[in-house]
Amino acid sequence: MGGVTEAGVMENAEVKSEELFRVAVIGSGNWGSVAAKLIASNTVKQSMFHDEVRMWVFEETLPNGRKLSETINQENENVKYLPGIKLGSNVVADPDLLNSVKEANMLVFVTPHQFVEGICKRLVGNIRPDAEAISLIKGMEVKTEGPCMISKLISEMLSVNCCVLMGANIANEIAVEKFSEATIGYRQDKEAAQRWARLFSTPYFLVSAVPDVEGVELCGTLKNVVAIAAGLVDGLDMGNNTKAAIMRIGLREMKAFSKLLFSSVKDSTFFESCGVADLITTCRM
Ligand SMILES: NC(=O)c1ccc[n+]([C@@H]2O[C@H](COP(=O)([O-])OP(=O)(O)OC[C@H]3O[C@@H](n4cnc5c(N)ncnc54)[C@H](O)[C@@H]3O)[C@@H](O)[C@H]2O)c1
Ligand SMILES: O=P(O)(O)OC[C@H](O)CO
Repeated sequence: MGGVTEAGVMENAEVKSEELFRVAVIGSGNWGSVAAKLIASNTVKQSMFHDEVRMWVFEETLPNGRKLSETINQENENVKYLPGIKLGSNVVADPDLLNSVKEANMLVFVTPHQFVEGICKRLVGNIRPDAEAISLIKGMEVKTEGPCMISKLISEMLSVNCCVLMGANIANEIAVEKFSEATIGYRQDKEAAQRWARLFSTPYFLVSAVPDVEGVELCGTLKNVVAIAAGLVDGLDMGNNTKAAIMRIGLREMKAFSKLLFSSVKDSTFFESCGVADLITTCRM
């Protein structure tokens, strides 16, 4: 028998294996590994998801001569990017990009932004037709035609719906299960956003969704510009009042700049975790 959960998503105890949502995490750095851990803790508990979480690893040889992906699978730990944290036995590290996505219909992009275009080029024609994506990536591509958001790049290159997830999310803190919040930005598909929220939410990682992809993504990107100014204030020992002023004025400028780029951006987004909270966290780091 099926039912509708609090998040408004169909729960069905008897879903056939091929109907389950299958997740691939594309990226296995510090945040990618924590994202895989969060997701894996949910896929084992929620019947709508297949337990296994495939995590694509950009293969590296460790100083001891072992391959990173093999070590992750043997020790259930990303010894290079997230040492000391078990990922969950249902996380499978896979150095083959196309193999890691071939069965997945939920693609989580979490690499440094400069690698996304190359990754998407390799994925074209090699993902499931029903795949949807979410980007956890901070930053944007600046092309001769102007700035291009990473979610747009993914969505246009792969013809998929792409949400974003941003917030005051220092990966190492979430890895040890310290409480934090995050914001999902979605375009029209609220049901997809709720599914992503279910995939990521835990008692220590509270996820909410707002219909403002560009606003959420620009918050995650532009806060780093303000953080540079905050760092200068620290370096010059200018004091807390000056730093608070930089953060307040910076937030106002983030909002003005975002609205200049996309008139659809909502004021309220700047009060979500992706906005003021990530700005505070980043300026204090
Ligand atoms: N670390 C955090 O606390 C945090 C929090 C929120 C968001 N983010 C965002 O998440 C994204 C990923 O950051 P991270 O901290 O996980 O990265 P990281 O710096 O820990 O790791 C870098 C990753 O890039 C991979 N890599 C290196 N060369 C590559 C190549 N040529 N092609 C593909 N991959 C390659 C490395 O193997 C590694 O997995 C970034 O956009 C970052 O802004 C990070
Ligand atoms: O440094 P970034 O841009 O990867 O962002 C890190 C998180 O936003 C910290 O909250």
